[in-house]
Amino acid sequence: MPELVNRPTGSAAGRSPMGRNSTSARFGGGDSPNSGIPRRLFLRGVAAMSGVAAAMVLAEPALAAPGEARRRREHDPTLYDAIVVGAGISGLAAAKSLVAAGRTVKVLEARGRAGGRIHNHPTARLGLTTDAGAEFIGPTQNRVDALAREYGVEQLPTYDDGSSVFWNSGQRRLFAAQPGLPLDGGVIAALPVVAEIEGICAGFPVGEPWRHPRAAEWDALTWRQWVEQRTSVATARMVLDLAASAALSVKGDQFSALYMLNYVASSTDENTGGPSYVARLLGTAGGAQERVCNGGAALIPLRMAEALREHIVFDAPVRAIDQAGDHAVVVSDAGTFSARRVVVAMSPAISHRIEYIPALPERAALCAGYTMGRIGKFAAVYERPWWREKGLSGQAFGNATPTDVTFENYAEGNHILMGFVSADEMARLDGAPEQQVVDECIDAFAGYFGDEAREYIDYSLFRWDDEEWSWGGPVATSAPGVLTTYGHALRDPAGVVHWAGTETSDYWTGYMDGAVRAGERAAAEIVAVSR
Ligand SMILES: Cc1cc2nc3c(=O)[nH]c(=O)nc-3n(C[C@H](O)[C@H](O)[C@H](O)COP(=O)(O)OP(=O)(O)OC[C@H]3O[C@@H](n4cnc5c(N)ncnc54)[C@H](O)[C@@H]3O)c2cc1C
Repeated sequence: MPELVNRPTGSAAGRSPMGRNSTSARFGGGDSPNSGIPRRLFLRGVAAMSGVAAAMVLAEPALAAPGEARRRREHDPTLYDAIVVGAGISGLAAAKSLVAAGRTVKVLEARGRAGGRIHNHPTARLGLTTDAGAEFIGPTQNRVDALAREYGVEQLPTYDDGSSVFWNSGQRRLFAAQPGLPLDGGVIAALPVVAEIEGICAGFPVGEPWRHPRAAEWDALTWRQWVEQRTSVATARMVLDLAASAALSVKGDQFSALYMLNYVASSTDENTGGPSYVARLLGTAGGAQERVCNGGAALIPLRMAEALREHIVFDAPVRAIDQAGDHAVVVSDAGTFSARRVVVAMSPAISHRIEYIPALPERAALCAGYTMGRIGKFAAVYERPWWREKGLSGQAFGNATPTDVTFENYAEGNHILMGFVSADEMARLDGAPEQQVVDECIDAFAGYFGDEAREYIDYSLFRWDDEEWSWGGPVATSAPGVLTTYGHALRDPAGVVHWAGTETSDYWTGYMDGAVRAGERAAAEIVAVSR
């Protein structure tokens, strides 16, 4: 498992993208041996060698494999039309559009794989494919749907028959998976609030929440405070908190109400609108969880990356972007590249681990106000779908721990229950022994569906918080006050640097579809200024 060196809760030193002070001292004086690169960037390129700390940088030359140090100092002399930083589905969508528009493109990806938060992860024993990250696609998610079709990725309906489980503080209630709402008294008390949200979403300035007439009022509140102003019923509050945290993997007291209202309003496309934003966001049939991909959603970015393979450099974490005159010099561990335009295609919560020269104070302030959700996915494999035999859908939600939302999953014809480990529970279990997490998740499944859950034959566990190049998931949320103060810096280009990543999307922000839209929008910005 990768070492967790850069979690937002870590020390300031731990979050530094490179130990440049010590490195500058080490290499101070004398000329850069690579005459093609400005000296300050050469220093940063060397600093980028380890990517963790100056002390390690100093030790690096002795540790490097033969040829490795030389490779890392490489300077690609080409002036590209665009460099895309990040080969998640957003960066890939940007690169695809730019290549299609005839632009020269390089994609620099930190990991040794494409897909970012979309990842096929094998089960522990049998090596079955499971979706460790994004998996569901639903109506109005037209851009990712189009890519799935283009790359021949079959979509299958999420199993949605029988009864689902609503868990409220130890009490288990069954309700019909369709339409999917437990009509418990407390839940009914939440419906007027849901109706108010629906009203707000109609006509909402999607993607630009700071333009809403009540933006200042709502951005001053957390989601939980906003809900508490509207209902005093404990179950209604719990359900509305859970609705948010199930989608975002952050508790309702940790993000702005304005952020959440924009997130709900964005769960559509340009042509569809409301009503039913909330149902579309949270629902299975007719909602964002409607379909899964045969073979895993990661087939989409993997096939995109295969088509773009000559353009992608893997194991190339970008450490610095220097806007020198009318172009940018991008320093990565795999070398230094130059381009007329750059697309940074990742969450704002991690995009400011890159050093920008000159500094971008507004964008830095925006990014400091964004935090990744904390999330993991657990999947248990069974010999037969025993929950179906009991008339259960395999879906559960409520306030049980550690998995608060479950679904039946599909993988190569096997029978799988999948549970999200979210927010504070994931934080508690980030560093726990794997078997402890497995046992706790199985206990939760047994509570939801029955003791047959204990007879699993295989499992998969993936903890996104421990991923150095994600810092969590599924999406970054903004704290109160951030969007109304710095929201414009989310998408406004900074010189020749453009911003993509799902968090910068208008529609379906936080989803694969939003990521594709954001990448295509950033590419269109570049094409528009470089005809
Ligand atoms: C557990 C989980 C479940 C989810 N479920 C769904 C779902 O069912 N449906 C859905 O639509 N969405 C879902 N999502 C959200 C979805 O995965 C994201 O919205 C989408 O994948 C974001 O894509 P992106 O390209 O914007 O960002 P990312 O996928 O994060 O891509 C960013 C890329 O940049 C790279 N990178 C980071 N830093 C650097 C650097 N310094 N230099 C170079 N490269 C760098 C990363 O390695 C990564 O490849 C889920 C996410 C998670 C984690």
